[in-house]
Amino acid sequence: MSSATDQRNVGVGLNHGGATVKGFVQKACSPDRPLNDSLEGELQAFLTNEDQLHTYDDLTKVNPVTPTTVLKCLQARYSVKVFYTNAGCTLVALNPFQPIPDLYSLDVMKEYHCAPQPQESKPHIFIVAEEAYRNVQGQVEPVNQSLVVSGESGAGKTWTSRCLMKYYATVAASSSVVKSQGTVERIEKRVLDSNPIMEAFGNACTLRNNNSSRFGKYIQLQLDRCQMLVGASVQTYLLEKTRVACQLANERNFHIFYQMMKGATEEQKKEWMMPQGQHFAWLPNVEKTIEEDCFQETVEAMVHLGIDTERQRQIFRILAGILQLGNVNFCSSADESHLCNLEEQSKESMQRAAELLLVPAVELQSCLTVRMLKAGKQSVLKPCSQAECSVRRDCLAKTIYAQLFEWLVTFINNSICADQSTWCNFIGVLDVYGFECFQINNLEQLCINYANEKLQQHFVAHYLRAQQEEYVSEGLEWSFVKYQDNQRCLDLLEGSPISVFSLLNEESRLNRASDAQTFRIRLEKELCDNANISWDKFSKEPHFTVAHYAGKVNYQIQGMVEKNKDPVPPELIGLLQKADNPLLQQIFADKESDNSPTKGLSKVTVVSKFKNSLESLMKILHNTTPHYTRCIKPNPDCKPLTFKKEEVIMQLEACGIVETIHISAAGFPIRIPFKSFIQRYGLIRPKYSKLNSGTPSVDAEADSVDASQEVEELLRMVLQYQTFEKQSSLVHCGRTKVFLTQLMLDLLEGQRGKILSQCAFSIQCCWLRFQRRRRHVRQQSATLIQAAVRSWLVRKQVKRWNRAASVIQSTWRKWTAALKSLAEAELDDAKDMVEEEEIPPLNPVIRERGSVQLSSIPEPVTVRGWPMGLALASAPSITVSLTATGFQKMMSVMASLNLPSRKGEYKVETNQYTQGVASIRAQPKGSVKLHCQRSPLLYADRKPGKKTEVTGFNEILLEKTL
Ligand SMILES: Nc1ncnc2c1ncn2[C@@H]1O[C@H](COP(=O)(O)OP(=O)(O)OP(=O)(O)O)[C@@H](O)[C@H]1O
Repeated sequence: MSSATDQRNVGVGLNHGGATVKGFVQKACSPDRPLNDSLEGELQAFLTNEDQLHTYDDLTKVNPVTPTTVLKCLQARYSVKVFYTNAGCTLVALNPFQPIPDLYSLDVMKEYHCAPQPQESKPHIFIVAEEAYRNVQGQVEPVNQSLVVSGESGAGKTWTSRCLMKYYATVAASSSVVKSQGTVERIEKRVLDSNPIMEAFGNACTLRNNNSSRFGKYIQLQLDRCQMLVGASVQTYLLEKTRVACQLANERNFHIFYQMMKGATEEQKKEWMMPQGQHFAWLPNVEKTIEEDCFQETVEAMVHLGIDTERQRQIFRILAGILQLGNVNFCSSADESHLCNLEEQSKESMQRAAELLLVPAVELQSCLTVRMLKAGKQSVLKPCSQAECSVRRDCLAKTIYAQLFEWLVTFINNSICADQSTWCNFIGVLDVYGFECFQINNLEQLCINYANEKLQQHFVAHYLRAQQEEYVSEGLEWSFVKYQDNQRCLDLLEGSPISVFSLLNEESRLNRASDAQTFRIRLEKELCDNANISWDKFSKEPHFTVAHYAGKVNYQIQGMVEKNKDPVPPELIGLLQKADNPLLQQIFADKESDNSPTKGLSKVTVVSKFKNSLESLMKILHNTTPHYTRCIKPNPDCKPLTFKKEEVIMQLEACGIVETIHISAAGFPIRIPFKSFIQRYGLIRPKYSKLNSGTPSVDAEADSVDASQEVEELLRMVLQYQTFEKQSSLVHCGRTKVFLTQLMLDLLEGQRGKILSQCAFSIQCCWLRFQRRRRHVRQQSATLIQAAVRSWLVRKQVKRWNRAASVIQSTWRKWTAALKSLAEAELDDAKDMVEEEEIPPLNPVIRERGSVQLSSIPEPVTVRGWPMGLALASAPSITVSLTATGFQKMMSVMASLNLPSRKGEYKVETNQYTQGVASIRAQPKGSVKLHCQRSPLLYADRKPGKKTEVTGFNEILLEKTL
């Protein structure tokens, strides 16, 4: 490691544990110390037990903690195919460089998700994921979480980020669906589908990694109140756009170009003017096939995210246009006043590029070969030199690609981002490009390594420095552990007023031709005081060397200032704005050249833009609870299951893993102020929290003492079954805060959860009881109401019936009386008429089913004679041949009398065949008997009525036979 790296060593020494603060003993630690005899002995003793080395799940249990013991343990675990190891607050992930079956399966996810104490399971990236997820539920400030995945290029950061996203997409899967451009998808699927698109457009095959991310990303997974994934957003950092037009030997361009070449159909290739076997200058190593060359997967992901076929066509045409631009070369011009012509074989490529981008070919060529100079309000056109033409061509391609990438990221965000009101917490996953050190390094590597420095600083500041400083201020006995602070390196790069970046920006903003050698001299003069920068005096190439936390890197100065300016000629922007390709129009609609030479000192340089975006990232990280995962690349050749000690030890040292283990072994990563602690865990005690009573004491110190006593009491309750040593290794009370290990936090959360579920159970019981009672009361009331209504209805009905009955009775009585009197009157009249030889009026016969009582008939009626039927029916036996007999006779009697012929209800008797019907009896309730003495009944089918005239009826005798 660089000697220039600042070695913070505040009170180096050992704390062998005896410190007892408020009843809890701080765990003994064994930080770095000179390798004396006893340590050498310990080391030997530890290493002789080789068979056991792979069993160390947590490197804090290794004793002594030295780079060698840590390395040996990791190697032993790697050899038995165990790839994850805890190193205190960080997780070390070794890259197996081959898929391991069942290491990331659904069952494994569920196992970790459902584990009551995931920390007690075997180390895994899913434990980190689950811890963060539970922290969000725990609501201990800061609630939002960040998963920082770091490591060098090819160490497995992107893989790990993908695993984390898959984990959350599984365990936090919600039922929410999103719609866009006519497609409806589950949100988790969309979030996962953003990966293949971004990797296709932002990753490339490099010397160190076949799938190297050429941009940084911070993915924010948005969770709702129920901890369900409802959306996500992606923030990207500095795409390495120079790769579009310039690739190092044995490296490739972005994956998407190769995917198009290899995966498109013949028809598509025809449309994109990419005939089989055509050579593209910007597609080197096309013969190398890697698993990321999967066009179909990218297209499917595009469809799922809502990029329709037409949009895809526009995107691929633009990409094909860029490839054609790469084949455009210029001849040198005769002199400065002449335009550079195209090389003969480039003319077709220029034509094709123009066709694919849908811009006029003449204008495209003129934009690439003629520069517009502004002098005040006047503009002058000046032919470009051959080199300038090439730069402008590259610039056009880079600008288009970078803007297309930006558009894609915005599209993805629109497609997966949830409405602000629907989510309340988030878990962020940070995957930035790893530390890079090539033979030739330029501005891209400077930015990438600067980003890694910033992340390391965050780790140092958050974990190594702040944590130790806090132990001291909180009154814990603590001996500082040495750690490498990269602050001086950061001061060198970004400090104020003078730093590499400030000088670079100054040089870029001054509108003068940049000379690499002059700039090197400037750097040397201004920054010679900083031990992190050096120069090789004998090197011919102007350069500077920076001692990063991960190693020294030589940066070439040539071209750096120009790259920092990143000028885009306004003519190019104007041309793209006029393009007939709707996507190009949209992308460049409101763009103006940021870095036009006219902007002077206000110019936004690459470095200043990148610095600003990293600053905002750091702000997010500071406001979230970080979880670190250190990915380690076990060999430089990406060979499966090959462990190179030298390679690994360099990475372990670079990320300060040994110091981290020391501090973690002795420290308590979770710190919660007393008040928050009591607020959250006070319910564990039956009669809890004076602080919660809401009467703040005037004396803050007394308050703090009270709170600390209360906290201690509470902790004692939770830890009552633990040994004293165990207690002290789990928790510690400071002056204002409680210091906890993750295990203790889980214990507390477990207790809290238990009590909450008891409370929930009680509430549920009460609620159920209340509901039961309410239901019972309601039922009773309903019964009462029903009974009342029914009795009212019955009473009403009975009243109606009574009224009806009395009406019927009185009518009946009236009618029977009328009939009776009529009958009597008829009988009287008949007698009189017999005497006087006159035909009496006919009395109508009553047709009634029940028994009929004919009583007195008040008015006399006229009897006229017999109806024909009756006359025939009652004809003498001598006329039998002419009339009916037996049953027929009876039927005709009944028909004549209009009596219903119902079987069994009436009985008709003819007792005097010579005289006619003798009687008709209703059965069984009663019968009507009609007695005819001398003549058949005339008009016997008539109803009795006041106005009826009855004649011809000699004698009717009606009697009630009940
Ligand atoms: N856990 C794993 N299991 C199997 N293979 C893995 C694992 N992690 C990484 N790899 C392999 O290592 C390769 C490199 O990993 P990855 O792309 O994640 O590296 P990186 O750290 O993101 O690199 P860069 O910084 O260049 O983007 C992957 O393509 C994959 O083949």
